[in-house]
Amino acid sequence: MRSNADSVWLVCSAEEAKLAKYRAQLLEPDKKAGGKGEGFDVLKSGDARVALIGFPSVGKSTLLSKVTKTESITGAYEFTTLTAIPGVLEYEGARVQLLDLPGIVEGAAMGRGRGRQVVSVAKTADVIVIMMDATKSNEQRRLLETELEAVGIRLNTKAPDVVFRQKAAGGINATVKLNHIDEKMIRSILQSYKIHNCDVMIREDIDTDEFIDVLLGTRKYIPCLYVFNKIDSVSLEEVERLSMENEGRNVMISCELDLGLDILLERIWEELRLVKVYTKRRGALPDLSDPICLRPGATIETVCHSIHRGLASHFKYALVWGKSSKFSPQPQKVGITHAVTDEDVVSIFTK
Ligand SMILES: Nc1nc2c(ncn2[C@@H]2O[C@H](COP(=O)(O)OP(=O)(O)OP(=O)(O)O)[C@@H](O)[C@H]2O)c(=O)[nH]1
Ligand SMILES: [K+]
Ligand SMILES: [Mg+2]
Repeated sequence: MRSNADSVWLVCSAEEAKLAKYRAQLLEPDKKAGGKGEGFDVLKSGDARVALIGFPSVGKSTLLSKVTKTESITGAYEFTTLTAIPGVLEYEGARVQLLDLPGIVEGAAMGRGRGRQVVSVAKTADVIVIMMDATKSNEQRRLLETELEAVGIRLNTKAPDVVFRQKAAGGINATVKLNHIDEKMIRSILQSYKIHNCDVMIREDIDTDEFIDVLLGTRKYIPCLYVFNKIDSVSLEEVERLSMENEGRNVMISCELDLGLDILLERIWEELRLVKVYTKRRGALPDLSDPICLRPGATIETVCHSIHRGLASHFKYALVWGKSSKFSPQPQKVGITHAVTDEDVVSIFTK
């Protein structure tokens, strides 16, 4: 019979072995763990998702532990974090999921280690925070961007203004004014994807590649902030120099000294561009304590869905007060496709 001491030792070593294996997977290609490009299994929750992407040990877990109630283990060694750790940022009545992720290394998107899983999770984010170590070279940024681009993420660019409407019949109708691609080309691309009936409206001067991107829907256009941590360890001149670069997208912080964290949260909030809407019942004052937080582009229909599932099917009309009312400060009577803006007050009327 095995002694107690022995089994304790066995348990520890099995645990250690598992951790060592995970660590190795972060660096080595592994078909099972990272090859297929599946993300980590973390349910989306809250009003939006922000993903922390960076090389090992730049301070991602330290940041999560500082700004949310979740404790993510930190350490002076690489690959302390082995999976996705969600925390919640509470900001102006919104609840935003902040995801701490394992560090990635060059070649991550090609399946090097679990990097592929990490960048796949980034693809589901509403805002990406690329985190860097201010004491290291700025080369970090380009490498990280390359990894994200390799899985189809386009940082800080808007999706081209193209509208497709597939139909049962009627052929291809294209409304385009382009320099880099003509109507004939558009027809032949659509036909090569076996689309024979569709209306296309292109309101921007795009090229062939961009057209295919939109057609396949494979690209994700995600805003990104570049956060330099550990500014306690670099000179003031260096901090100033970095903060001037990159059109206001560089944010300088020190998790250790609690520097710049408020500014970072404010900048994340700006990039999320969440639309806060208050609901109001007939004859009552609007409920200002409990806003509905919606993604950019929200309409009255989105408001209905977030109140309850069946509401849209009983919708008759809505009244809106606020910037989206063309009679502001008076309310406007609107239909279900009306786009709402931040701070609108909405009353829904049903059949
Ligand atoms: N000087 C300094 N050190 C910091 C700061 N923030 C974090 N660190 C240290 O950096 C090391 C790495 O921090 P982590 O939070 O574990 O880094 P990580 O990016 O989560 O690392 P992985 O999970 O391994 O990818 C730890 O030793 C932290 O104490 C900071 O603002 N200044
Ligand atoms: K670490
Ligand atoms: Mg970590």
